[in-house]
Amino acid sequence: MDDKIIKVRGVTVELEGVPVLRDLSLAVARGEVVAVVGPNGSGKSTLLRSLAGLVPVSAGSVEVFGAPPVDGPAFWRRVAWAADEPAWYPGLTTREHLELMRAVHGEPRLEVEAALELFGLSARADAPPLNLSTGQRQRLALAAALIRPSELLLLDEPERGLDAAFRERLGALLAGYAAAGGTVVAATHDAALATGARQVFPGNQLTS
Ligand SMILES: Nc1ncnc2c1ncn2[C@@H]1O[C@H](COP(=O)(O)OP(=O)(O)OP(=O)(O)O)[C@@H](O)[C@H]1O
Repeated sequence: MDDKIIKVRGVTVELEGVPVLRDLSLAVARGEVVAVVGPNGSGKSTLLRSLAGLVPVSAGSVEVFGAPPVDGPAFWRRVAWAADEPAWYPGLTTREHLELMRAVHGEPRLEVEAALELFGLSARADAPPLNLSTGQRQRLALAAALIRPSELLLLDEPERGLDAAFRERLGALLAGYAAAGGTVVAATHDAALATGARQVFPGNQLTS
């Protein structure tokens, strides 16, 4: 059985006429944690966006779950995404944001109170997200991505704003997600997160 849920073959992506990814190939199996690494501007976010069907490829092909990714509800029901800070609902508390995710997605991976505890947000559960610290807001964004069911987690610099202790916990959370059959692709500058994962360098084509 072919267990590759991501297949990128000879992909070139041009932005404003400039090739950002060149002839990139990558295959990712179910249950893998892949760290997309490299310097600023090397195409990490662009690779993630191409996996989500958010940027067109000018050559080659991308398949996720056996078909080209399409930025639509069927795709996003299977894929959780955490990249730039999301827009928060000003009238809802931190807890209510997680309750919303739980209500709309069904079959949550975590109960809301357990997620608040796991992400270190219990003490601030009644505060609106805009009254949280930067790192607390990033924890909430990650909690929102991880509370809902998904098969693939696409993360762009999930370590952004997190303290050292929580970065370590994040590594364990992602490993747990993969051990339960999920697949993670995370662009990261965090050495520890990358060390625990299979590393892919979009700028150097050192992929498999
Ligand atoms: N919308 C855009 N239009 C044109 N060029 C872009 C656009 N977005 C990104 N780029 C350029 O594409 C290249 C790759 O950007 P990308 O964001 O993928 O890099 P990155 O590896 O994720 O960087 P960082 O580590 O800084 O997040 C950069 O040179 C960037 O300036």
